[in-house]
Amino acid sequence: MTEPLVEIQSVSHSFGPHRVLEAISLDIAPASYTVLLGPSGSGKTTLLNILGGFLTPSEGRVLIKGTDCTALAPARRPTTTVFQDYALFPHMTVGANVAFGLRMRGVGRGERRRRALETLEIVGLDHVETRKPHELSGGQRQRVALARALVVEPALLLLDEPLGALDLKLRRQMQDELKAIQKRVGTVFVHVTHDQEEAMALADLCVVMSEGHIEDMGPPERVYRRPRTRFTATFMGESTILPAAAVACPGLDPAASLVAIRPESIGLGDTPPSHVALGSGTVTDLVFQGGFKRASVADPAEPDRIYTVRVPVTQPLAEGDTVTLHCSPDEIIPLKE
Ligand SMILES: Nc1ncnc2c1ncn2[C@@H]1O[C@H](COP(=O)(O)OP(=O)(O)OP(=O)(O)O)[C@@H](O)[C@H]1O
Repeated sequence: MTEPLVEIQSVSHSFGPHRVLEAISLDIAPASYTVLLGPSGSGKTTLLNILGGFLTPSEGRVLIKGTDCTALAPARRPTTTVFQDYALFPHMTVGANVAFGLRMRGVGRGERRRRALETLEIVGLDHVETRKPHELSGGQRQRVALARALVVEPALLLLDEPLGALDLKLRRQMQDELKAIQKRVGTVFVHVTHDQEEAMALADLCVVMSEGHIEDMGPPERVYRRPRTRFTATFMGESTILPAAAVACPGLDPAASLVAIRPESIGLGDTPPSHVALGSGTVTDLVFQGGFKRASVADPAEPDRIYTVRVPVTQPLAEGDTVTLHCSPDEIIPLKE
């Protein structure tokens, strides 16, 4: 395996008596896009601040390119950060904002301008070099903030909810751009979000955090299709959670106490021979979601058991209908509690 660019070794952090990170260990490969995904308060920003040097962890070490950076100040480590509010200087032009970090590093005027323009070109904004931040749209400001962080050629670019201030459509568009820019420059990006769709769209490595620890990590497709814990199965997408004993699934890991089934894995109607029958129930809720409908099906024999099912819009179905449910055994995911 190639040497990791970043090694987070048993990092824990407390604010006073509150332990907010617990023994986080994580390797980040060169040229990769890592997303830290988790609900509010799970410790994502704290971990990002430790990577950026804004916080020194209570325990553990952070190595970047093999060098122990744990106690190094932000300006002394090969990292830059893009904050959610962009933190652009309002009185400076776009060009001056982008060149700022180079000026701080003593780079000469001509070289500064050349590199700032080159980086603005990467983010598609070389035509607004002379504008002030207030003359830009939200998406453009976000890209200027990105250019400002990239211009100093950091080994590691840290992004804290960088798309949080944008509307949904622009957010999705900027995700595509961020991914393309990261591929083009090859810098390691570490991006914090609580938006699971954003994580799936961007990440090479998706790190799911909960209450200060890593619940699960891996390529997003693996984490989505084979979540290891109940938390991940319900936080990253939706799942129906059932006791393992409730499904007669051949070959299921006997150590699993629970199973998860994704909404798109559940079929309605007669059980095909290769599938596992899941029982029957009443449609209690049906929500149109554009390309599909989302049905909730309650099992009258088990009042706590609600199946969430993704149904094609063309399938005739109404609230109050009784349906039988089935699933391929391959789509039944064994979970640790
Ligand atoms: N400076 C601080 N002093 C005390 N407690 C803090 C401080 N910063 C964060 N915390 C606490 O640490 C925990 C983790 O916070 P953190 O901001 O890392 O979570 P997060 O996952 O990034 O959440 P969000 O998505 O809301 O930003 C929370 O309980 C938070 O209240």
